[in-house]
Amino acid sequence: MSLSAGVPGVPDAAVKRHAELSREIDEANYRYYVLDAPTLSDADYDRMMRELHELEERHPELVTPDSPTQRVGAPITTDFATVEHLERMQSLDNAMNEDELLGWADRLVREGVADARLICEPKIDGLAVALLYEQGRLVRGATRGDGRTGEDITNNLRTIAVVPTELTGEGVPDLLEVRGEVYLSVEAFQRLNASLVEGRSEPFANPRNAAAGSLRQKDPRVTAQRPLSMIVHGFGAWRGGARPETQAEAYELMGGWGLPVGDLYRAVDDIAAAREYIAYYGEHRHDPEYEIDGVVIKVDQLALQRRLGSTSRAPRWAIAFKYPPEEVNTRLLDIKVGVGRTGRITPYGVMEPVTVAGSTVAYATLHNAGEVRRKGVLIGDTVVLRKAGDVIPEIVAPVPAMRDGSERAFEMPATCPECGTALAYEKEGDADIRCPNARLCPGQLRERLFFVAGRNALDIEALGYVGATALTQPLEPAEPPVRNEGDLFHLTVGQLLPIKSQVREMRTGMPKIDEKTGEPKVVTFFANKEGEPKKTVEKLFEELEKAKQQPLWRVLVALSIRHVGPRAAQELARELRSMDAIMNATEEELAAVSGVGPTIAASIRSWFEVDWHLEIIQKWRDAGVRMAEEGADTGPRPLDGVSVVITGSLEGYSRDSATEAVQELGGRVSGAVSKKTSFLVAGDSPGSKYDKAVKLGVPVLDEDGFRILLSKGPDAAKAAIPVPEE
Ligand SMILES: NC(=O)c1ccc[n+]([C@@H]2O[C@H](COP(=O)([O-])OP(=O)(O)OC[C@H]3O[C@@H](n4cnc5c(N)ncnc54)[C@H](O)[C@@H]3O)[C@@H](O)[C@H]2O)c1
Ligand SMILES: [Zn+2]
Repeated sequence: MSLSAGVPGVPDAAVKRHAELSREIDEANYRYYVLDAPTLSDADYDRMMRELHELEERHPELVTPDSPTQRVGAPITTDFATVEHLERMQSLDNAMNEDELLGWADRLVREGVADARLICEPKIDGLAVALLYEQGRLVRGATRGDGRTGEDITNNLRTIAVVPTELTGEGVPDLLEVRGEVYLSVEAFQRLNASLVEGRSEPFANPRNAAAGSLRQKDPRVTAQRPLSMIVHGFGAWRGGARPETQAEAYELMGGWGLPVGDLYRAVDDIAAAREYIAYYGEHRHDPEYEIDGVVIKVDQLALQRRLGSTSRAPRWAIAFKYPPEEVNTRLLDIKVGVGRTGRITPYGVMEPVTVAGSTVAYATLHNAGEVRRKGVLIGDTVVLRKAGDVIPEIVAPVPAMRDGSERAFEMPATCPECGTALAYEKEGDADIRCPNARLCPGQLRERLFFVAGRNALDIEALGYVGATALTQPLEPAEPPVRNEGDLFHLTVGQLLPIKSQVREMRTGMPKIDEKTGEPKVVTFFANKEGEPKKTVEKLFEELEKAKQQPLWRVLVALSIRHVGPRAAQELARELRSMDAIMNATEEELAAVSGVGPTIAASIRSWFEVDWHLEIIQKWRDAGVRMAEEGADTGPRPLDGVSVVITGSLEGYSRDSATEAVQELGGRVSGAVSKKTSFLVAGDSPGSKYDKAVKLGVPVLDEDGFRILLSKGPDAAKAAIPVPEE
């Protein structure tokens, strides 16, 4: 073979690496396009492809027509009949960053196309198909295949609800080759995987592969059960009928004939506007129901598209801007469990550390034992790990093809990882198993204390996860200064200074490892090297003083009563007005509070029956923590019976402070506009709530009107609403 003979002018090492990469990419293509079961992540695949491109740039002699860089998809080797596309289906060139995008725009100009308008579209991560319509009737549907020849999947495509079997309306062409992306929504993907695992079939790695696997079923009845959808993003042969001049016009025409055209595309004037579109979807990547892995920018004018033409692989008139990958493959080394503030035991994956979306991930959540089962992951599996935005890293699916038989199933431990108490279900049929040792379990206490300081509760900025760990489970001294939440407001500087503590990983409670020593990380959190208090100490005491003045509802939330979140706490504080009233209320009285209901009422009642819970209340009361609404029972309640919805951003108020201001005057703040809403307070850029209020005739106040409502009451506020001029 030519390999052993070498390639003249190219170093042997480069020839060898080129052959190796080509082989691996071919293999990956086969697994991805034919089996719908990749073993590589897209990120790893793209990296190999990049390396191959770079090799070929340095040594153009290596470029042959069968190099993976010159081809589309994979050769067809399936059970489906093959069909020839009328016009080639291509791939897209990628831009991985702004420079590459601008490089593409410059090339357009160099090719003599200076007046291009651009059309921007989400890059849907599904699979490309072609639908052939003759005289408006769907006669054939095919996969992209290698671009020239695809698989005949007409009957499968017919099962997709949004695919019309007949085009109707004015100007339907005699012949039309429609191209689009078939996809499965993220939600449908998760449901499908869970049902596959239950039926002992292998789950799919991601929605794209699930869509491809579902569509390429030999039996269309299986396809019909999968909620596939499709969005049109192009066309091939187009004979007769109406003639569009731009891509956007083509979409409008096709949409008019009943084809599923997306509604997120935008035609823009220049590359600067296209960059804004890219930035927008970078921030809103998860708004659409389908996965997107980038944005496609196309020259809008069809005449210019024709002038630019294409390479063997991709059109020159389009470019795919790719967002950074959110998924990588790594090994699941172990599954451990952590304990939450209400004793709930949560399994999490210990991963071989990988970098994804800019950070190193070593742990991933698995929510509960049911989730581990539904996902079908085994300890030792190679798994698809996903880190999207600020969301906690998550295990999506195993890669079953990588198993070697040494993997084992997760078993829920019998005892609490932090205190050794036997775990138990609270009631039969519960999804979550718990550590019942609420009082003394150091893990639960740490999590509760961290929660007390959190934004939804008393908002004590100086007390984070490390501080909560230090106060509840120090290495030294033996006795922790905080044995339960009651101690928090009775701390002394003398107690804090000697504390040495481990640093733990938030959400799992796992000790963090010092990268230099390989040992668990230990800190003196409150004292400096000389043993004097750090700045944190002063700050902590200042903030504890402030925390005592927080409104009653925040105090209620801070107690970690199960099911009592900010909403329920606000309603309780508004209606019952003091801790004593809540403590003394019967279950029926509690359940009668709006937004409270029987489950929460029962939970509150049983919380107040526990001795050490009452001690917490007593200790907080002694320390001066607020135990009643301001002006409870005495002050006037000018907003009694007034319900307010707040939308948009106000200049002088945060959402919380606006809510509190209304509640302190006896008013009620709710989330949705209804006929019963007294006022909508609309700040800058209000959304659909504004439209709804106008429709229902609910009076709308601007920020000035809101101030009048607070200072002079509802009648004055209504009177101050400007009357629109006739
Ligand atoms: N993990 C693996 O082992 C493996 C193997 C092979 C391929 N891949 C993945 O597939 C990619 C290559 O696939 P490709 O050749 O289909 O290229 P591509 O997915 O990068 O881009 C081309 C495709 O984008 C699709 N598309 C989505 N929205 C579109 C829109 N609005 N307009 C036009 N087209 C749109 C079309 O189907 C088109 O064929 C790789 O970058 C990699 O991410 C992964
Ligand atoms: Zn425990």
